Amino acid sequence: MDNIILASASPRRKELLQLAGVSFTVLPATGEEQISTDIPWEAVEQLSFQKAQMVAESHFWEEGTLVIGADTIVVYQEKILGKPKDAKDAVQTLLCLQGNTHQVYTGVTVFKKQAGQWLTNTFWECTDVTFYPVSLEEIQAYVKTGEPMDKAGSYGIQGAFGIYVKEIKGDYNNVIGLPVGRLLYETKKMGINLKG
Ligand SMILES: Cc1cn([C@H]2C[C@H](O)[C@@H](COP(=O)(O)OP(=O)(O)OP(=O)(O)O)O2)c(=O)[nH]c1=O
Repeated sequence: MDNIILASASPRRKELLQLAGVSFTVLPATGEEQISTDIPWEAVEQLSFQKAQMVAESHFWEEGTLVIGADTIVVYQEKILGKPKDAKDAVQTLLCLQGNTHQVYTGVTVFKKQAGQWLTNTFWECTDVTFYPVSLEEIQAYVKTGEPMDKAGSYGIQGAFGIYVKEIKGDYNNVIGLPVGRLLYETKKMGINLKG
């Protein structure tokens, strides 16, 4: 594949795709996405679809072009948690998540230009993450670093909050924002070799 576009501003998604040995260009979606559901897997599918669609349809791409969009949310007791509004919100969120198990959903959509049309494939992955109990002081100190502010659920498992993880069930890369293994598998099924 010679024209792969990652429709994301997330440095983590870029790193994960690079690690997988894929050559691509980054072109983040700029518009606002909207969801019409509170079912987590449907929400991330819709959001990832809209991100990929915005980039795919804003250009007249050549045949064979592939656009990848993704979206990550955290779900605790069936409530969808996105990025925190402010530091206070981040502290509140982490107080809920500590000592408990929550789900991280990432939806991914692939758009491929083929025979003049856009073919699409959307899928999602869910990972269960359990934290040890974490004190208010530890949470406040973490939030002060600023790390939670651009992350769903107000933490980065790959960052300083990772030390509180007791158990993880599912794909770790899915928590960071891109289930690369699943992406390679799904594109293979579409007859595409992302690394080729
Ligand atoms: C739970 C968790 C989320 N995150 C990140 C992944 C995503 O970047 C972010 C969720 O926000 P998203 O809206 O999914 O993505 P984004 O705004 O960063 O980038 P774009 O929309 O342009 O693709 O939270 C981590 O990095 N580590 C974690 O442990």
